[in-house]
Amino acid sequence: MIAIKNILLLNNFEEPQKCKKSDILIENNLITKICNAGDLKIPEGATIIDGTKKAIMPGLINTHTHIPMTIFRGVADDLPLMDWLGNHIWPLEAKLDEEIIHAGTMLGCMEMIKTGTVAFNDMYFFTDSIIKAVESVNMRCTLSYGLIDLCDEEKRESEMNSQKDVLNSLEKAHNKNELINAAVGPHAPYTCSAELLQHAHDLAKEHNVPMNIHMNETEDEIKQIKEKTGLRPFEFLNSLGVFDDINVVAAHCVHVSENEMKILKDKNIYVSHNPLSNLKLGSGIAPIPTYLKNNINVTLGTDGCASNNNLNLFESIKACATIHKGVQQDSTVVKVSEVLNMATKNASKALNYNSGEIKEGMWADLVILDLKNPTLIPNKNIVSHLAYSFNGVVETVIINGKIVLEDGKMTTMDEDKVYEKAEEAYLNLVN
Ligand SMILES: C[C@H]1O[C@@H](n2cnc3c(N)ncnc32)[C@H](O)[C@@H]1O
Ligand SMILES: [Zn+2]
Repeated sequence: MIAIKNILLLNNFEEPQKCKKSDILIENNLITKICNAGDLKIPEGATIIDGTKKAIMPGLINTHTHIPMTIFRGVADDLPLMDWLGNHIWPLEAKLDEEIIHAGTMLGCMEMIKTGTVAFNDMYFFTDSIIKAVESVNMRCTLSYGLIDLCDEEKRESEMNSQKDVLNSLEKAHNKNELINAAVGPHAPYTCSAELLQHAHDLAKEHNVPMNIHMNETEDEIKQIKEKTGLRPFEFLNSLGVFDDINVVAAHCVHVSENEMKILKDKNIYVSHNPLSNLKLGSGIAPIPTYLKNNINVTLGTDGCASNNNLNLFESIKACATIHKGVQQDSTVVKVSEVLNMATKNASKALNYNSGEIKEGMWADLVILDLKNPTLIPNKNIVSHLAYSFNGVVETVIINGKIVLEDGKMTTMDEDKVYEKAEEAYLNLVN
């Protein structure tokens, strides 16, 4: 049990003036009581957190990551997507092993938690090793294995087998630990055959899990699909039934035609907007204001650390809240509340979570900020600061009712050991 006393509750991004000092009770993994500051009867045995000069917000949810890629930080800068992937990232990924993956995941989880992220939606390889790390950290995640067959029949067969094993592992892990969730992750239309895409869809439907896929990141890949199929990527996948009756989280969606926009809307597809990765790889800028106007669900992601190069979602929040104003030459588009909802409430919906807001009955996935932080002063318009000024350094993080970061220190890992293992993993990767 955790009782948080006298804390500024940031639970209303639309009407920040209504955010007020409150007491909160957490029992097991849930928020069970929220009341006016001073009104909570503290149960015996509760851990008490004094919230004076502090604020509490829903933990952020990062909807597009390749978490073990923290080890790739800085290895291949300033290249376009296809060159970056084909000539730099994939050759290095051929050298991955369980230890590198574990080390990268631990470092990634630490970075996310220290910058206010409580959950992430990932696509990568060596899923068992990721599960092991995430379980030890006590972080929430949705994990998918990145399916790639490059239209090779033999490879397809082996990918389908791997996928079966990974889903089994994930379902076993979920039964043991509810923080671990499964998804299927066909990498992209340009790396997967139609058969593999359909197979992934059928599995997602059968197992009732989301699909995680890269869509329309660059003009190049769209041209490639158009030449091959006569259709644009969303049109092609829609014709295969890939979006039917499942939750799809489509990363990037930078270049989308009007007809594709209609598919996004009709199929209720969740966009994971990764503004910093799209800028760094020179891919372009997604038409977020148009998505919002069309009531398309937008969420936020960082992408992996080889294309961002960090996992601080507050940076993506600021990028999202500013870039589109510049592009449109209209400072009224993408409002503070809209961008904060992308990183919390919308993401929770995309991943079928019970979080993203601070309400009784919801998961206790919460972040506490020390208001004595230069980027949060004056302490008046904190909700605005979350979008525009906060440096992302948070004080305390609670995930599923458990304190994982306390006064800036991880409670579930030895930080120095994580740094050491990450350095070792880097050397093993590049040498
Ligand atoms: C799961 C697979 O996705 C790759 N990957 C990482 N970042 C991107 C991106 N922006 N676009 C496409 N693929 C990416 C990883 O390097 C891995 O090969
Ligand atoms: Zn990606």
